[in-house]
Amino acid sequence: MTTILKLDAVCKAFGAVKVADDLSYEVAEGEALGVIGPNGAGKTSMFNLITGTLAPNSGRVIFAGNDVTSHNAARRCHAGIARSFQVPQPFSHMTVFENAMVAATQAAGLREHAAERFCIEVLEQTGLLAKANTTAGSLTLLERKRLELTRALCAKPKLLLLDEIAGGLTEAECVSLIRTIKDIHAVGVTIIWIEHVVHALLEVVDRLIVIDFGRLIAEGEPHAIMDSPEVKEIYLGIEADA
Ligand SMILES: Nc1ncnc2c1ncn2[C@@H]1O[C@H](COP(=O)(O)OP(=O)(O)OP(=O)(O)O)[C@@H](O)[C@H]1O
Repeated sequence: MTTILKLDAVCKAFGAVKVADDLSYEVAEGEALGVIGPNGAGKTSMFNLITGTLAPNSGRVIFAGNDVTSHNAARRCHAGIARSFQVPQPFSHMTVFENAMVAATQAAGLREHAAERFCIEVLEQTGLLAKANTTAGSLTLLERKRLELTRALCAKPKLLLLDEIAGGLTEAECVSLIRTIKDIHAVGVTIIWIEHVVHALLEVVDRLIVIDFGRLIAEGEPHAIMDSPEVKEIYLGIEADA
C-alpha cells in the first residue's frame, strides 16, 4: 500500500474555533475515503489545508512523499491535488468547454489540440459532452456539479477532493452522479469525499472518517462507523444510550 496523502498532527484555529485539532490520518493511493461530521466541524477547512488555500498553525501535509506544507495552492494543484467546491464556482459567462479548457491548460499544463482532446475525453466521462457549448451560467444544478467534477478532472489529479457534491440533488440525479464518481474511482483516481448524503458515500467509499470540532473522532469500515453509538450521538444527535 502506497500512501498518497498524510496529515501529520495538523492544527488550525480561527480565534477560539479549532477547525483542525491535531488531525492525523493517511490515505492510500487508489483509495476512496469518505468524510462526515456535523456542520462547522472543520471538513471544508480540512480541504483548504490539503489544497493549500489555508496554512496550518502547526503540523505537516505530505503529498506523494513530499512535504507540501509550505507549498501554495497552485503548486499543489500542479502536483496533482484537485477539488470541487461545495458551491459550484464555474466561470459563468464561459461555455462548459471553455471552463474545461481553463483547467486543462492552466492546471494540467496541456496545450492546444492535446488540451482539446483531453477536455472531450473528460466531458465524456462526466456526462457533459452534449453541453460543451452551453454557457456554464445556464446549467442545471446537476450539470453544474458535473462541471465541478470536469474542471477538477481536467487538472489531471492524482487526488480528487469532493466537497458535498451530492447536496441538493434529487434522488435520481444523485444515483447518476454516484455512477460517474464510481467510474472516476475505477480508473485509479484517489478520492476524499465530504458528504452529508451518507447513502451516496456508502456506495463509493472504502473507509470513513468522522470529524468533530476539528478532531478525528472515528475511522474505519463505513457501515461499522455509521452503526457506532458514538457516531450516532455526535453526528446524528442520537444519544448513545437512547
Ligand atoms: N476563514 C475563516 N475565518 C474564520 N472562521 C472560519 C473561516 N473558515 C471557516 N471558519 C469557521 O470554522 C468552522 C468550520 O468551518 P468549515 O466550513 O470547515 O466546517 P464544515 O465541517 O465544512 O461545515 P459544513 O458541513 O457546514 O460545510 C466554522 O465555525 C466556520 O465558521
